[in-house]
Amino acid sequence: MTDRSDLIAHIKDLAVVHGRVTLASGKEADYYIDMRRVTLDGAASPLVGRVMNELVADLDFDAVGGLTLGADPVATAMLHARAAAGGRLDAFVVRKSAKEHGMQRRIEGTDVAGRRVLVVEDTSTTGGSALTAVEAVREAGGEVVAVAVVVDRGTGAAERVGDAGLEYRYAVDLADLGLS
Ligand SMILES: O=P(O)(O)OC[C@H]1O[C@H](OP(=O)(O)OP(=O)(O)O)[C@H](O)[C@@H]1O
Ligand SMILES: O=C(O)c1cc(=O)[nH]c(=O)[nH]1
Repeated sequence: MTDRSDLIAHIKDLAVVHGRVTLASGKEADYYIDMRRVTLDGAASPLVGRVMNELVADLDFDAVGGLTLGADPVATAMLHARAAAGGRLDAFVVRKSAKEHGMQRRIEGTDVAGRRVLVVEDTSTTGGSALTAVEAVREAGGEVVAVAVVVDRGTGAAERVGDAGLEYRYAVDLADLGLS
């Protein structure tokens, strides 16, 4: 079994929920992929880190993050996988709105200014959440090299991220999960 096939098995087992749901975009769907059940699972999280690092191994970046909450465990899994392989990757979290006390930051964690950054997501439907993170990173002076997601739902995220001039990659699609 490869890391990717093992990850797909975990997603099918833990995350795919059939039933009518309302998504972040307000759209309706017949299934939900509850990726937090995977990205916060002790066996699956290391797979997420390795599979996602492999997906973007040819890209040059040294910081990774995205819009909280779905992106957070993906970014930290990548950080830990890179460290386990003897490398270094810093992570950041884009808040949905700037914190109103303390340091009043929109982006927590490593400073992205002047750095090459990968924006990640656990799953993308419209790509709106990923693009919100892209905008926040750009406002903070970071250069986004690409958007990478664990599961792509095949519902326009690739096109929308592409229209924003960015490369879009995903590790797993609906066919992999038997949902297409
Ligand atoms: O591509 P999109 O149309 O933006 O949809 C995907 C987003 O929806 C989910 O998060 P959600 O908004 O439910 O919030 P959460 O991460 O805080 O749980 C998921 O983690 C993505 O961030
Ligand atoms: O579009 C979403 O909100 C969404 C879809 C999905 O399958 N999983 C998820 O966490 N969010």
